[in-house]
Amino acid sequence: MACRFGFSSLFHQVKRNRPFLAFDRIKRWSSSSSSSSSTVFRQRIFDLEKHGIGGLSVEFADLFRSAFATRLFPPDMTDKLGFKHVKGVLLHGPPGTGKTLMASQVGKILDGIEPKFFNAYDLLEESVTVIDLFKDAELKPWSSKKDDSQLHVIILDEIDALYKQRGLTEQIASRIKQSGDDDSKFREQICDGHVLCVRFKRTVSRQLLEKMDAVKPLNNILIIGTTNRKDLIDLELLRPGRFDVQIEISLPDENSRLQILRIHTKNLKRNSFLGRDVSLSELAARTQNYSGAELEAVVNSAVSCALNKLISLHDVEDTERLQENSVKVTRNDFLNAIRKIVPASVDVVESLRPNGMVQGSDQYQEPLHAEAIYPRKKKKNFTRSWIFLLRFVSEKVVIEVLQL
Ligand SMILES: Nc1ncnc2c1ncn2[C@@H]1O[C@H](COP(=O)(O)OP(=O)(O)OP(=O)(O)O)[C@@H](O)[C@H]1O
Repeated sequence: MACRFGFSSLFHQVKRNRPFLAFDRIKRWSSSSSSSSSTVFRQRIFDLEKHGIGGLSVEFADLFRSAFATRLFPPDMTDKLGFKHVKGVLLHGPPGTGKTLMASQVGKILDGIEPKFFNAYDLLEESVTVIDLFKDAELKPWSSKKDDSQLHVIILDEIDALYKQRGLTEQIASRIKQSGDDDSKFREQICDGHVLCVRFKRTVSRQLLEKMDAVKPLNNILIIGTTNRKDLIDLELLRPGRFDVQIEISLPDENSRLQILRIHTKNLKRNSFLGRDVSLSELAARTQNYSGAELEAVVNSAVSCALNKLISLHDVEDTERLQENSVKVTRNDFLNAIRKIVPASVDVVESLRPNGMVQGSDQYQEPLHAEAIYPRKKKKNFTRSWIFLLRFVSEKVVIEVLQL
């Protein structure tokens, strides 16, 4: 049955190395008339790299499998089954790994209405309201068409701004209030303002959850939230029926980095600005722990290096005489850029180091590395084997005695 809808082939074809998604049969299955049979995906083969997305084919496949596969089944069948489609997907992972990029490209894959894009701060700053988010999906004729209406995808970037765990901000406010007594009136005012903001935020986030719960009969809404702080998000948001599908977008592996570098050097290559000595595979190997955004920054920085060289060669006033074809971004420019741009993940580890959280100060390093861990483990095993041997021998002795 699954083959009929083409999703089994989607699961098998998607490998991290492949920069495309393939949908075998893209028509929504119809049990009655052909009129309700509509396509879900725009193309049979969707080339992610062509759309500027590197190394996220597995995550995309996950997203489509969990959020869209069930929408290929006829609505009356899902109705009979009492099946509820996924209403919320949370994309989470380190900053700059392409969560927003991925969410914004969903519309290009789907054959439907362009997704609406919002930032959670838009809601907090009151430039949009929760009602605005759902307005289109609730408008006729969609609401009257129920399951046959096209899917409305709402993207809510930085959703953690709305759903940070409740206690956190209030605890901070009360702690500020209690600390010290100078300027206490001013401090109190700040804290009260802060608490008011928190209350407003809670009202907005409640409204959104209520809307999500209320859209049940429409079944034509999917909210994609993105965050790089899933650890701070209130569990009520992740409850089943809300954002119950969570997809992690992690740092790219070597192959994904190669795809991302190819994407961001495409123009350089097309216009012959890329030096012959540049090997993207080598750069991909050298950029472990770099996010997609950081790889883009490396390319930018390499270009800026190449341009700076030209400016220093010519008179600054004489830039008009610069020939376009004299611009070459070389391997050295890329290596300089890699040296300059330190990946944030490494930066975080480095920032912890002086506080002793990673390596510890000198006096603790020695026992931690050499003595403390390994021999203790060894001793434990040694003791354990003695206990085991003694137990074995004593059991043998008891058996022998009993047999006597
Ligand atoms: N996988 C990728 N393929 C190609 N480009 C990427 C990729 N990931 C990131 N980039 C580049 O980095 C830019 C920033 O990425 P994006 O905003 O999607 O990251 P994010 O994960 O949403 O970050 P944050 O959590 O900080 O919002 C993108 O516009 C794109 O140019």
